[in-house]
Amino acid sequence: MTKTDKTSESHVFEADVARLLQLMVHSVYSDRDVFLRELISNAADACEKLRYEALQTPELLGKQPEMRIVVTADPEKRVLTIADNGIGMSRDELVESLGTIARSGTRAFLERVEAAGGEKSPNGDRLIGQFGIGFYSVFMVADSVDVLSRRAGSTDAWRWTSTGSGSYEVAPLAAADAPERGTHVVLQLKEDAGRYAERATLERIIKAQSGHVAVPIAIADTSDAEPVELSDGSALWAKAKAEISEQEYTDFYRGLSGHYDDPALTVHFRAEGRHEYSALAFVPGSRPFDLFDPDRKGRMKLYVKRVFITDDAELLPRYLRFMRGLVDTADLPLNVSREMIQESPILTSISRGLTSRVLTALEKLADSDGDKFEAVWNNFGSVIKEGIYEDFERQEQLLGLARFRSTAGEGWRSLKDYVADMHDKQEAIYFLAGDNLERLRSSPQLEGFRARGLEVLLLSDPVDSFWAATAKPFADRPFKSVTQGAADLAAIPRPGADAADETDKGKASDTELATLMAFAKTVLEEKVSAVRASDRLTDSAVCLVAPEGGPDRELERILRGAGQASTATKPVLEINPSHALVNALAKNAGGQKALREDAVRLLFDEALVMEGERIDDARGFSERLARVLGHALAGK
Ligand SMILES: Nc1ncnc2c1ncn2[C@@H]1O[C@H](COP(=O)(O)OP(=O)(O)OP(=O)(O)O)[C@@H](O)[C@H]1O
Repeated sequence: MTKTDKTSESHVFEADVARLLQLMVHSVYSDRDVFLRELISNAADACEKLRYEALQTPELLGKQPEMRIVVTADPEKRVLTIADNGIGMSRDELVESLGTIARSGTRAFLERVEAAGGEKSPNGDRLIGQFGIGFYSVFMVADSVDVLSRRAGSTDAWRWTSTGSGSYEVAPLAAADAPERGTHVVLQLKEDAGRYAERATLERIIKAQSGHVAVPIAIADTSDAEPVELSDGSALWAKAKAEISEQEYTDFYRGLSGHYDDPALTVHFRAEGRHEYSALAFVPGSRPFDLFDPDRKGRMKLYVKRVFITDDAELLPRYLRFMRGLVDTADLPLNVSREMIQESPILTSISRGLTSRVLTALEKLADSDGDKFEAVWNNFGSVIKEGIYEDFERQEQLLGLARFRSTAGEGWRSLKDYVADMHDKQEAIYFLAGDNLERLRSSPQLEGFRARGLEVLLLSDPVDSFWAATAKPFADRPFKSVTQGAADLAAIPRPGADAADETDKGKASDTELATLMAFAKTVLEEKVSAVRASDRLTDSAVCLVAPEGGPDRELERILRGAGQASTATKPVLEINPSHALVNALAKNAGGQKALREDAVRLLFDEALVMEGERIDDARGFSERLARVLGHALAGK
């Protein structure tokens, strides 16, 4: 608070609000109409909150049992009012709600808009659309805003006023000027926003954006004696599917999510078995910016007999947290507390039913429209995969749904595709995990698999290492990391390999190779657990793999990064017995020992670099490189 007198207090906006307002006031956001949806959505939320509180305290409803939103336009004065008779706000709530931002991820959002080039860049614009800009969007169209509010059941009323520049005022409001209950948001529109005080414009926008809000909306202008109803507040989800058009679903989704994209998939059904409920759920068309925010909760609303109860109930598992929608049931008692609802076995059972329906709908989409499903997978696949290890019961189903990048090409592959194309002697589903798809594609560990035409899944999401380490076999085929244990590739012939090996004149004998490996083991004693000849290399000289039974290298890297594994397991150094460099080194057993030692250490460093790791001893590396190159160039 910066100033106080007897009637009015001036407050400075919280820093993040000031940044958001700056964004709004200067925004060239392509669709300013959305401010109206934000205000109507807030008004409807306020009505739903009152409905809920009135279950416990019916007196709160007083003489107005029906909830209602009325939009009034005064084109002459360019004034627009959105009035609701919902829960209203006390003085403290006004300060709390309209002076700060409670939403998690706001700072991250603001940083992303700024990084995308600010609100005037197309990317910034898109991000703003994704965020659901809330109350502060009024400053896109208004020079000043008054919020007149009286909390249900209270005798006090308050006026909040701001021009959106740095500060706002809060003052007590005389009973005669105050709403009987609820909130009136009064906008003095900017000169270029006068059309928002025209009735025809308002009607069109409200019907398009807010036609399915669960509270009736009426419109009035200064010449009207009585407001005229625009929408009756009936619940879309209670209607039969056949009566609802795709556009109506889209409008409803947009109203519900505050996003402006089209849903990628709509799941609407009425369950009538053990429990009765209706569910309407959407897979969003784009990825919300806070999908990986650890504080992000699910976004499914729970209604009981059309009364909104909470949007905090766990109606879907975490790995479906991107879904938006609602469940309306008659099976829960209305007067139960939110906390008890959360623990209700009925809710658990509804959640199971809903989860199955959502997964089945995704499976159907995958079968009927591969491109559309792949778009869903691009956005949410990395989240759905969390379910592979979190939801053991549905693991097989989720694995079936999953799509992967692989060495078979650039596109997505399903495990069904993979298994169908397996080599007849191949026993496992091979995968390579890492943090970068391009680096995975060029990994030396893949060479022997590629040479034998064996497909390897390329897993580049952090979540992959976790499920891949624990997943049950899929179609009786276990998962196996290509960087773990011996590759067992000897049983599968490599087309054309023998001929190449035979003609290789510079090839060292088995004894020479064995001597080299023993030497390398002594030199690298501290760093590797074993040195052995490799099945998996064809072009590269060396690679590192995890010992049999040890954790996959990528999983270990992630655990170490997260501080959950302190010491690294020593890897196995595999060397390629057909590589010219390896053979030359093996045949040079009588050469300078120091130089051979340098060469072995350089090979180890090379294997690290190929994995995207850093070389610990950079100075030692460059000295060794200089010595070996100097020696080679001098022709010694
Ligand atoms: N008409 C209203 N009646 C009562 N409270 C309101 C009203 N309008 C806004 N509020 C309060 O102000 C808060 C901030 O509103 P704002 O639209 O910025 O965000 P939100 O509604 O919480 O989030 P979102 O827009 O993402 O749904 C609301 O959560 C609510 O508590």
